[in-house]
Order: sequence, then C-alpha cells, then structure tokens
Amino acid sequence: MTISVTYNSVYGDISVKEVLSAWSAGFKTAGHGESNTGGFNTGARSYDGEQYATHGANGSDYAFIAESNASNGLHYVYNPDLPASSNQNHFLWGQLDNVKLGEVLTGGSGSPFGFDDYTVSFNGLDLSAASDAGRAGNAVQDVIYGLMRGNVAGLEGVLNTLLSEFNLSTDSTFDQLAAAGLAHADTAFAADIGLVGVQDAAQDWALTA
Ligand code: HEM
Repeated sequence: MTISVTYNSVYGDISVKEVLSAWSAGFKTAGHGESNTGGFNTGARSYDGEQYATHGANGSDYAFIAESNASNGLHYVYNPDLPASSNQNHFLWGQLDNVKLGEVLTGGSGSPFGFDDYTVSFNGLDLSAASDAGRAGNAVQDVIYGLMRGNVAGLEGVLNTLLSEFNLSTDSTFDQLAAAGLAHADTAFAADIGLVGVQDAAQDWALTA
C-alpha cells in the first residue's frame, strides 16, 4: 500500500518534521496510566476497536488517533496477572494503517473519533503486529506508545522509510509530497478553523479518510 497524506492546507509549505515537532511540543505528554488511559472508539474501558485515541496532559488539546482499516483491527493486551513491566503486558497489536494528528478530540464511546481542528492524517502506514508480539520489536507499539509520550521518533522513522521510495523525507514540505502525488491539501480544514460550532466538514473527513 502506498502512503497517502491529507493535510490542512495552512501547513502546505511546512516540512513534515516541523509539523510533527510542533504537535509533540503541544501534546507534552499524555502521562499514560490509571489517570489517562486514552480509549478505543468502541467504549471507555474497551481493549479493541478500529481506533485508539488520547490527548495530551496538563490541559493540552493536542491529540492523536491511531486507526486500523480492518474491522476491530487494533487490540490492547492488559493482563493484571502479569507485572505491569512485563514485555507481554500493556502492548498494542493488530493492523495499524493511519495516524491522525490534531486538536480537540471528538467522538469515542461508540462513535468514531475526530478532531475539531485537523492537522494531518498519514494513511497507508501498513504496520502490523501479531497477538503475541509483546512490546519489544513491535512496530505498532513503538509508533503508538511513542506518541502517547509525545515522542514522534517511531512515526517519523516509518514515514521516512515510506517516503524514501519517492526520494522524499520528513524534511520535505507537505506541498512537495502533494507534487509527488502522495498528499492532498484539504482546504475545508482551513476554512473550518476559527468557525466556532461548524464541525461538519471535519467530521465528514474523519469518516471518509
Ligand atoms: C492502546 C494503546 C496502549 C498502549 C501502547 C499502552 C501501553 C502501556 C504501557 C507500556 C504501560 C506501562 C507499563 C509499565 O509500567 O511498564 C501502560 C500502563 C497502563 N495502561 Fe496502557 N497502553 C495502551 C492503552 C491503554 C488502555 C486503553 C487502557 C485502559 C482502558 C490502559 C491502561 C493502563 C493502565 C491502568 C496502566 C498502569 C498499569 C500499572 O501501573 O499497573 N492502557 N500502558
């Protein structure tokens, strides 16, 4: 599957790396654990679904959505019988296709996650991990647990691998990705920003991306 990127047109002349780093700074850290578990689209205490999302800590609105194109394609293993630190505990497996970054998380508890303000969606990441993958050497875990701590290195590595096939990298701007046919700007996002209460375009986009 080829990578495809949908970005808010206001970020067109900014590099992928700069946008990731701005998101990371805004997200701070989710401080994951009992107090900030994040959740699956299927429900607050569920461990499986098509999407897993969480937002930053300390009042940050920055958030991410990890998404599978497969029905019920992402699974979290939480086994209270194992120590929390066990490699076979607290890990994410399944098929990870898309990572979306933005601000002001919406949805969840049975409905699809979205954002009031979209930044970017990286689609076609094509990562997967088996049910017994554990944490070590699990690319799905590396990318998502990284983001949960505001660390974009795992995602950036995956993007660089995919973009290098096209002589592009995370140093490229979104408009350069678009010129290569890998990305498209969504001007509807830009129009949406600042229009308080108008969320339909963002929601539609979330469902069709
Ligand atoms: C789906 C992506 C998720 C990943 C990659 C993930 C990963 C982790 C990791 C690596 C830890 C640290 C374990 C340690 O102390 O070494 C942890 C802790 C924890 N996670 Fe998750 N987690 C995810 C989602 C969730 C969800 C959906 C819940 C609950 C609904 C949850 C509940 C917890 C709790 C309660 C702890 C603290 C456990 C303890 O200290 O005893 N996590 N998680």
